[in-house]
Formats: sequence, structure tokens, C-alpha cells
Amino acid sequence: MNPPRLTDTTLRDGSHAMKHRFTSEQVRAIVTALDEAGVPVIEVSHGDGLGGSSIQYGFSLEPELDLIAEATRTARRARIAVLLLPGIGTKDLLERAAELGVRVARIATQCTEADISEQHFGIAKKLGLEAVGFLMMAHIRPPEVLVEQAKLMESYGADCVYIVDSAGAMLPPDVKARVSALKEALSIQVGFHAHNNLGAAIGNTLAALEAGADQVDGSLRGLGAGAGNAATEVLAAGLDKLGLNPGLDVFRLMDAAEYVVAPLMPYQPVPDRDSLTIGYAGVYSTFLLHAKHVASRFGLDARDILVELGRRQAVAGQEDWIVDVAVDLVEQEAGQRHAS
Ligand SMILES: C[C@H](O)CC(=O)C(=O)O
Ligand SMILES: [Mn+2]
Repeated sequence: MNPPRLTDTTLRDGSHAMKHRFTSEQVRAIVTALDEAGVPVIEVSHGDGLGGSSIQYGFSLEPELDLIAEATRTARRARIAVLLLPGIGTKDLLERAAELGVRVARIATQCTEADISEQHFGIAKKLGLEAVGFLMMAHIRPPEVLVEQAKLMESYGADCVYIVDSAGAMLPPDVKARVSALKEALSIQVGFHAHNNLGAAIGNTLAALEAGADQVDGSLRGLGAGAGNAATEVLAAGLDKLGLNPGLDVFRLMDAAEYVVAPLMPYQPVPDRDSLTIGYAGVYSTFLLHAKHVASRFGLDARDILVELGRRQAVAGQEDWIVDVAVDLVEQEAGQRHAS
């Protein structure tokens, strides 16, 4: 195992749990703390990436380009990364992010749709950015399919491709099989991004490292969608104990989690009844708060909605299905009452 490169995604995946309400002041405090603790890459964007601020995904409190500008102004050593989902983020937004000093573009597609990312990798490389591919919802396909998709991203110019456990539905053997298949097939780096819905985010990240992952993600206090991500400070402590610390200051990260991030969190993401359902049923983690909201609007149990979304294999961008499922469940209940 080698010391991995760590990307902290508190200010991007954490945006989901914050309902996209980060302020410039919070960005400054979090970037300062991460930068001083030696975190080399800090991702800052709306939870659904550049251009995500919308009625479908939730509006950002402050314009995301302002938050990104705050991050690039603040970081002394760390590189600032942005996330872009083709179809949501635009070329124009990526260019503006690069002008603001962003150095890494993470380009995310559904794990079966890498072919839609060619143009975006081309633009990122032309802008001189490091380009990282994200294969989302990677639990739904076997390693050989993910290899084909990752090879597409490699051919488009990706410097690294991530296995993304968007649903937090994987366990260590699933992670190992996928990461080692990519390691064998690609000549570029391989990364892993965890969600903690089955309580396995740290274990899965360590399994990814055992399988040869070069890059991994974390977020302070695990702040992220669903039951959150692998907690950066926990990961740093674990890596240090394994002799794999890539230069992170473990105590500074503990302090950042405790004193900078915890006080601003609306709740601590944990594998509770609903987010555990997400991992168990294999649902996109970002659906959690939307499903809870729709459940209370329609007088339904969020778990029933999430189980049905898992059965329908809903993916990123299909947030509107949550309402469709709720309407179907209400109609089913009415039909059953009528029949009895
Ligand atoms: C847009 C998503 O939130 C990307 C991600 O972090 C995931 O799929 O997990
Ligand atoms: Mn995520």
C-alpha cells in the first residue's frame, strides 16, 4: 500500500447535507483549516457540481463561483477542485472556475455513461486542469463493465478514474474487486469515494487502498450526502497508524472537524433508519433529504419511497422520480383501501 492523495469534499459533498447553504465565511474557515492541516486537494462546488443550483437540486445560498473564488483566494498550498456533471455543469462554468484559480476538474457520470464526458475532459485538459473521472453508482455494475467505462475516460484524457460508491451500498469485497480491476486495466491513477450508509466508509476506503487505490476522498465529520462520507480526520488517523500518512496533520484535522465543521452542521450524518435504507436498497445518497421532504409532504414513510427508488434503479438527475414514486404509493394505498 502507498500513501494516497486525499481530496477533501466537505465543501462539495457536504453541501448536500447543508442544503447547499455554505457561506463565504464558512468556506474561508474550512479551507484555512484543511490547508493548514496539509490536505492537498479541496473540492468546492454545489453538491451536484457546477451549475447544480436549481429548483431540481436545491438553490445555493451564495453563488457557487463566489464560494470557489473565496476558496482559491484562501488556499496557500492546497489545490482547489470542482465537480462537474455533464448536462448540469457547462463549458462556460468550467472556464470561469479555471479563471478563478481552480486546478482540478472532477467529471462525474453515471457508471454506464462515461461516453457523455468526452467533451468535458477535452475542455478540462485544454484549460490546463488535472482531470479526474467519477464513475457514480458503481455498485450497480460488475468490475468488467466499470473497466470498459473507465477506459473511455482514460482515452478522453482522464488523469485518474474513481470508483464512486454513491449509494454507500458496497462492502470491502465489492470495493476491492472494482478497484483492482481498474488498477490492472488502466495506466492512469485509480481513486475511491465512499458513503457511510452501511457504516463501512472507512473500511471500504482502506480496502480500496489495499487494492492499490492512488486517491481517496474524505470529508470533515463525514459531512456529506446520505450517512455522509469517510470522515477525513478518521481516515487521517487510520492512515497514520498504518504508516501511510501522506503528510496530513492528524490533530489539526481533529480540531477542524470538532471546532470548525461540527458547530455549523445541521445534523451529524449517520447510518440511521433512512440512510441505512439507502445503502441497503442501493439508492443514490443525495436522494435522502429530498425523499424525507417528499415523504412528509405526502404523509408517507421515507423508507417506502427509498426502497421503491432502489427497485427502479433511479440515478443522479432523476430527483423528480421521488415525487412520481410518492404519487404511485399514495394511489396504491388508496386502491388497497378501496378494495378492502
Ligand atoms: C453528484 C454526486 O453527489 C457525486 C457524488 O459525490 C456521488 O455520486 O457520491
Ligand atoms: Mn458522494
